[in-house]
Amino acid sequence: MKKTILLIHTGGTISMQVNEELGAVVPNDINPLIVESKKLDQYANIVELEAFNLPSPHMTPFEMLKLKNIILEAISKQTIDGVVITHGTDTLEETAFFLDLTTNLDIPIVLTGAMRSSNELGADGVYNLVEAIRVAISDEARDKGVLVVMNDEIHAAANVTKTSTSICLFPPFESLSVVIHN
Ligand SMILES: NC(=O)C[C@H](N)C(=O)O
Repeated sequence: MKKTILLIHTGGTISMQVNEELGAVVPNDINPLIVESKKLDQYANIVELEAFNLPSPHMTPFEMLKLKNIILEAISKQTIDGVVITHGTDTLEETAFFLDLTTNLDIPIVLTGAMRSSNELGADGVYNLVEAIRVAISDEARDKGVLVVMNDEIHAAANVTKTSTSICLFPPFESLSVVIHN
């Protein structure tokens, strides 16, 4: 039976597009991830909501607490087998660590992001999102605390830090595991 995943968007490059006129990566009226999320139906029943559309340096403890409350409220109302949160990478580790410390759930909570926005060559957002969903539906991801999934790697929130603005690698800590492709 298909699992049900709560998918929460918060903003960041993964939810943005390059605006040629401005020469900048900016949010649009419609989050490009929401347009793409039909692709996720093959993996899970998706309950999708947009909590914010913020560049992640604008995430404060206020938004983090709100995110936690959104998760707790959703799981009190319906069966949710896992949670995936899309987030800007600059402060993804802070939100992941906050949720790790303040939620005590056995279902997977997985954060993901992107280094290239949705209309850039080599955009990695949808790829990372699919991987995050695949991890969130996995029984092996239960009871592991909050996880960060990007670039085929699965990291524990407690041990992850962004060390590069170009490719977003998460050394020096080894990843917990990797996502395998069939
Ligand atoms: N790759 C990213 O998402 C970086 C972006 N500045 C953010 O954190 O919102």
